[in-house]
Amino acid sequence: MKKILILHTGGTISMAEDENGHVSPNATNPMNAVNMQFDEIDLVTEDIFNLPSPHVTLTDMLVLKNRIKKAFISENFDGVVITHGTDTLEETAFFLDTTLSRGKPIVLTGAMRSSNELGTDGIYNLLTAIRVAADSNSSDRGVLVVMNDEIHSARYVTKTHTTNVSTFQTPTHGPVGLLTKNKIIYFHKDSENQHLDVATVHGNVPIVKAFAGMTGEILDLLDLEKLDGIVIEALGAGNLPPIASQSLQRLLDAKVPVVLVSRCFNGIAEPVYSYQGGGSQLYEAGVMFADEVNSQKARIKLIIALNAGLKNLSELRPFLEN
Ligand SMILES: NC(=O)C[C@H](N)C(=O)O
Repeated sequence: MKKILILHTGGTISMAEDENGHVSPNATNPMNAVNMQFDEIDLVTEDIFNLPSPHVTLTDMLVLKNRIKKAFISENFDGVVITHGTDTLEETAFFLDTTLSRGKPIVLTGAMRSSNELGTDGIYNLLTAIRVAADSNSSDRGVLVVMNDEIHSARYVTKTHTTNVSTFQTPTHGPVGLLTKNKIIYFHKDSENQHLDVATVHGNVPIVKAFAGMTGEILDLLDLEKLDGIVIEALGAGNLPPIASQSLQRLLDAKVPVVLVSRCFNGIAEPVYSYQGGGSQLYEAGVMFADEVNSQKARIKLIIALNAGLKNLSELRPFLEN
């Protein structure tokens, strides 16, 4: 018998639509009324939060991480399933993947259609997430996201569509596995995300997106006193318009950690171009290239690094660029 803990955090999976088509949280979670029974799985359910995922903070992620640690260390659970709103699901999944070491399965799922909508995907996604969490083959794969019969790694998965039930995708190389009616099939195992546990999640780290003709205005507005780091969504392989790159120098001179990712949906940023604002110039100036993650995950990674006590470029760069 496998013992699986289900942690409900809120999101559309636990919401309902009213007669006007407006979707909002319920006082009681409709997922708890679903009678899910498996011969070989013992389920324990807990409503840890009831939050739309745009309300989820890094502090909530920390609470979740500590709850999962307790479940594995002192409560003998074999796996954990987390239901979560889809808007920030990838951020929570990535936070857990970075702060918890690999081992027993941790699986996140959600829904694109609320509990009383036609074709609701919540119950089915929860069912498949439980199957994945109870499967011994799911261990040591890092945190997984299960939606629409696909299994994705927290490190790479991202929400790609506003409403479609197949919204979660891994742009670089597709899902790590899939579910059929009777089987769970893994195609490959993703490399391990470097792990760093934290007890706090302080820090002001905004994300700034680059665009054609970008000047330094947005960067110049940033108050150095209130800034712990910044993530830049740069152009293409990792480049910035020249004036913006000049303004970035003010932050670098003040030793503000600057992390760069590409605004491209697919691929990774690399220091290639040496023209003004080009990636190799930025790299030389001390910009860190967080490849293989998007901006929202790079931000979480930098906050984790800072809270784990990593300081200056020589300590931060190997972690951020891993
Ligand atoms: N499908 C969803 O769960 C979206 C919802 N706005 C949430 O993230 O809470």
